[in-house]
Amino acid sequence: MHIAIAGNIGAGKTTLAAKLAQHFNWDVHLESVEDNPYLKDFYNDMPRWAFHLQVFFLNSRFNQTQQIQQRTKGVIQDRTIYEDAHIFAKNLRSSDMLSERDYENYFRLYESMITMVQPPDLLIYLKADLPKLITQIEKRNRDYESGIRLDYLKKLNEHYDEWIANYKHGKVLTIDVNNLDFVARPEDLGYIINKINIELFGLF
Ligand SMILES: Nc1ncnc2c1ncn2[C@@H]1O[C@H](COP(=O)(O)OP(=O)(O)O)[C@@H](O)[C@H]1O
Ligand SMILES: Nc1ncnc2c1ncn2[C@H]1C[C@H](O)[C@@H](COP(=O)(O)O)O1
Repeated sequence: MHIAIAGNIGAGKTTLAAKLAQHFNWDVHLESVEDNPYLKDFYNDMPRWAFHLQVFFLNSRFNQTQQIQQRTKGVIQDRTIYEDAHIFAKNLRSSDMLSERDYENYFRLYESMITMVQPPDLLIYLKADLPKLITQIEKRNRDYESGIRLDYLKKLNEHYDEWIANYKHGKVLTIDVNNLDFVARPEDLGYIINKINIELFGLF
């Protein structure tokens, strides 16, 4: 079984991934953040580092999907390769922070890779409005994210809404997390686990 968790920056993907992995006794595959050689530079100067960062994430996410495809037990994945291309790279292009030439080059590489990627059995989309994202980004307190602009998060949310409405790779569970606190309230975590059980195993 392979569950992937999608959602904007600060939506709660990593936190939920850890909790689900513990509940189901499955492995968790996180994204490359602390060891990412471009992320800090990217936040200081997006047009300068956009292409480098996208190629780094694409390669690291592709390697992760190859590992997941060889799994021997259930796995929870924190963010998908689809989001790199259809959310982040697309947004950088539409904001003119990635040139048409670099975007085309990137997207052709993505299309070659995606033929070798198996979709998750279930995609969980954590949907959060800006106030929730901002509160949680502040709570996490990564120094290089302190200057994230509101309109950057807003545009990413718009890309997420469009992408999820057109997602055709398999089952999707959209969870509105605006009023959920699965850190402090076990019943909120139980609510999500219950929905997963229904979606994947037909259990009530
Ligand atoms: N539903 C939630 N309720 C309360 N706090 C949350 C919730 N989801 C995430 N958090 C907190 O918000 C911060 C960011 O969450 P994180 O899981 O790192 O988000 P993401 O991986 O989507 O960027 C963390 O400090 C986490 O503990
Ligand atoms: N493909 C990406 N392009 C730009 N930035 C990205 C991409 N994937 C992840 N990120 C950033 C967003 C956050 O600052 C960190 C970690 O993501 P998070 O949603 O907090 O788990 O990397």
